[in-house]
Amino acid sequence: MAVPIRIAIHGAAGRMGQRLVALTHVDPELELAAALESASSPVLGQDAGEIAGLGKIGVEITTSIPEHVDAVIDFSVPEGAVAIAGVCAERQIPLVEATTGLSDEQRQVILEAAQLTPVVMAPSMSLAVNLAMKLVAEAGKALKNLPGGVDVEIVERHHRFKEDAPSGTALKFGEIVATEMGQSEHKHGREGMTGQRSQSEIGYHALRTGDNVGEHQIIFGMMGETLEVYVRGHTRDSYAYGALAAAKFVATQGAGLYTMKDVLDI
Ligand SMILES: NC(=O)C1=CN([C@@H]2O[C@H](COP(=O)(O)OP(=O)(O)OC[C@H]3O[C@@H](n4cnc5c(N)ncnc54)[C@H](O)[C@@H]3O)[C@@H](O)[C@H]2O)C=CC1
Ligand SMILES: O=C(O)C1=N[C@H](C(=O)O)C[C@H](O)C1
Repeated sequence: MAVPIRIAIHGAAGRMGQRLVALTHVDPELELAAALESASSPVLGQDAGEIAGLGKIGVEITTSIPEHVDAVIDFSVPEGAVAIAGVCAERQIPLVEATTGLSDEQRQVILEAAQLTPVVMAPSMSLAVNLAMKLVAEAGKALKNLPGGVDVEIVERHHRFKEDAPSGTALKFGEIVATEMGQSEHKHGREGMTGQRSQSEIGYHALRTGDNVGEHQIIFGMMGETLEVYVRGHTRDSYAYGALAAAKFVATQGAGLYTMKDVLDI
C-alpha cells in the first residue's frame, strides 16, 4: 500500500477543522500528522479526535508543525493564515489556504509564500461552488452586451458565527462577473433614496441566520426575465472533501499559486 500523505490542520478545533480531522482520520490515503491551534487556544494538549467528536485518535492539539508534513490545510482566521503561510514558505511545505476575510496586505503574504512553496488558495473548496463559478462566467459572457441591460446582484447566506462579510465566495463571484461584464462598482447593501440602479454596479447582500453552512445566489436581472445561479451547501463536508482533494494535489506540485480549478480539473 502507498505511504499516506501526512496532513497538518491549522484551526483544527474550529467548525471546519473538526470535520477535517474526522475525514482525514478515515481516509486511507491520508494521515493526520498534526492538529494545530493558536497559542491561546483553551484546547491545547487535548486529543484532536475528542474535540472532533471521534474519541481519542492519539493526535494532540499543538502549536507547531512536526518534522515531516506533506501539506498544511488552513481554516483559521486571517492572522493565522498569514502566520502559517510564513512557516510554510520558510520550510517549503505545501499549503491549502481556505481562510477568508483577508485584507489586501494579508493576501499579498500568501501570494509571496506561493513563490517559495505550492499553495492552493480558494474562498470555497466546494465542487458545486466551483462549478457554479464556471456557469456564472459563462452567463456573464453571454449577457455582457444585452441591449436592455443586466443587473447583477449577489445574495449570500451563512451561519450567525461567521466573522467576515460578504463571504469570500460572494466576492469571488463578483470578481468573475466584473471580469466578464465590466461593472466598475461593488455596492454592499442598499438603503434610503438610492436613486435608480446603475448597471455599472454589482450589489452584494450578506444574510446571517442560524447554522446555515453557506448559500450563494447570483441573480442576472433583465427586462422580461431573470436568470439565477443558486448553490447551496448541505454540510461542511462539501468544503472539507474539497480541501482534502486540494491537499493531495498540492503535496505533489512545485512552488506556485493554484486554484480549485486546477485541483478539480474543471
Ligand atoms: N474555503 C472554504 O471552502 C471555506 C472557508 N471557510 C473559512 O475558514 C475560516 C474558518 O471557518 P470556521 O471553521 O467556520 O471558523 P471557526 O471559528 O469555527 O474556526 C477557526 C479556528 O481557528 C482557530 N484560530 C484562531 N486564531 C488562530 C491562529 N492565530 N492560529 C491558528 N488557529 C487559530 C480558532 O481557535 C478556531 O478553532 C473562515 O475564514 C471561513 O470563512 C469556511 C468554510 C469553507
Ligand atoms: O465561513 C463559512 O462558513 C464559509 N466561508 C467561506 C466564504 O466566506 O466564502 C466559504 C463557505 O461559503 C463557508
